[in-house]
Amino acid sequence: MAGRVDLDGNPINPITICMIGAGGFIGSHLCEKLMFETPHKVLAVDVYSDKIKHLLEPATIQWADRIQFHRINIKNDSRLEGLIKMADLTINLAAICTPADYNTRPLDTIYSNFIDALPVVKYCSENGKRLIHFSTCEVYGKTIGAFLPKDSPLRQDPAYYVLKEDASPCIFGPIEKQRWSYACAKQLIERLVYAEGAENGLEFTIVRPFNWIGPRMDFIPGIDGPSEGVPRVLACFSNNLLRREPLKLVDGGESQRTFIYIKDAIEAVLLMIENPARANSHIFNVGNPNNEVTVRQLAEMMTQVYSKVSGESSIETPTIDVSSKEFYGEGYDDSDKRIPDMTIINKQLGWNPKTSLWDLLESTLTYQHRTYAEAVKQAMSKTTAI
Ligand SMILES: NC(=O)c1ccc[n+]([C@@H]2O[C@H](COP(=O)([O-])OP(=O)(O)OC[C@H]3O[C@@H](n4cnc5c(N)ncnc54)[C@H](O)[C@@H]3O)[C@@H](O)[C@H]2O)c1
Ligand SMILES: O=c1ccn([C@@H]2O[C@H](COP(=O)(O)OP(=O)(O)O[C@H]3OC[C@](O)(CO)[C@H]3O)[C@@H](O)[C@H]2O)c(=O)[nH]1
Repeated sequence: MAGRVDLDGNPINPITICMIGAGGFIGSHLCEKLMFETPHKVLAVDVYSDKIKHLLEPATIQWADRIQFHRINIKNDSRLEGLIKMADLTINLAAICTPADYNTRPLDTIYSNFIDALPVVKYCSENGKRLIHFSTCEVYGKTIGAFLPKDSPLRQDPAYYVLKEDASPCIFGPIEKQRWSYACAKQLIERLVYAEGAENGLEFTIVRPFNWIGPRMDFIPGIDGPSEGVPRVLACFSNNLLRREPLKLVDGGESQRTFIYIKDAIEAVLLMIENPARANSHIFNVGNPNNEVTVRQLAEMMTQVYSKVSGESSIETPTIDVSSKEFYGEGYDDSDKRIPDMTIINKQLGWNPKTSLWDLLESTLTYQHRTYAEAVKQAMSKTTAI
């Protein structure tokens, strides 16, 4: 850790970070990175701590003085401003960010992603503190290409689908498609953060993650989350594989995504933390444009990889089709394709993702199998016995 320097060769001084949403998927990996590889301190704020308990237990005394957990719901807790004042930098990760909630709990989604983030922006701005705010690739919504005829040659032209922070429009569906409640709330909070920067000098960075995946993402229904809960696709498909049931392809599994390994993405966030002069006032896409698949291809690859890491053969019918109405309910809609343009993050931070989709699925599904296979078997045998 000694002698660490930033991208311009200047020494990196230890700082205190107020991390809101530190107990979630991304927060847990960021806390690990900061504890294992840097001298920085973390004030970890969340309502849950299960995913970072290995960093908080007395056995990990090595960094006991560098991480403190504060069980706080930022909706209604006056301690928040004090923590932001104590820190040099605030990172806000807190949000409802599972698509199954966007159309079924649109009010909670809008409050969580816009209203609850307002005081965080305000306290940072008023107290002259730097803010890294987590937005989403969903602010781009649908691509321009999605509105072209299916056989239009323009659909092959990157100008119609590659998503650029400073050029691409944000294209959402109609209001009755409540799926877009999340994207719209995230877009408005981005605009507010940007305006605080422009009018009041807030030092900010906005991160737009493109489908970061890896261990500890969401939950396995009925094991460490509600039986009827619908997590994001990695956990949905992991759950199906663990239970030896077909993977459900929503509306034919035709939508396309680029997936990035959480550990690659966290490298990018650490560069932002430690290079404020290069990261401030920027919006960054963080994704892996080389890892594009349709959801159907993702299902096929996960089936193959899971078979390899578990030693179990795959089932006879590995996938089934399901309509979005059946799976998510009324008001669901989808982003067709998400390829991040990497020009800005490359220029400012020299960062590039490294891990292929196959490799990241291999390490992630090894983790899923080791963590959940036995618990799923037991839960299933109990259900059959009843
Ligand atoms: N994982 C991705 O690929 C991805 C993609 C796009 C955007 N994002 C954004 O990144 C951020 C983190 O995502 P994640 O995948 O880690 O999600 P996550 O759900 O695992 O983590 C969010 C954390 O915030 C906490 N939280 C929510 N509301 C809170 C409140 N009122 N008070 C205190 N804590 C609260 C939750 O308990 C949870 O631990 C979110 O803002 C999300 O919109 C993530
Ligand atoms: O069992 C399933 C679950 C999902 N799908 C389809 O997979 C696509 C991806 O779904 P998911 O990862 O759940 O979410 P999205 O990519 O649509 O949205 C996320 O992107 C970033 C973020 O902001 C935070 O993570 C969030 O909004 C999708 O097409 C589903 O329909 C499936 O076929 N089967």
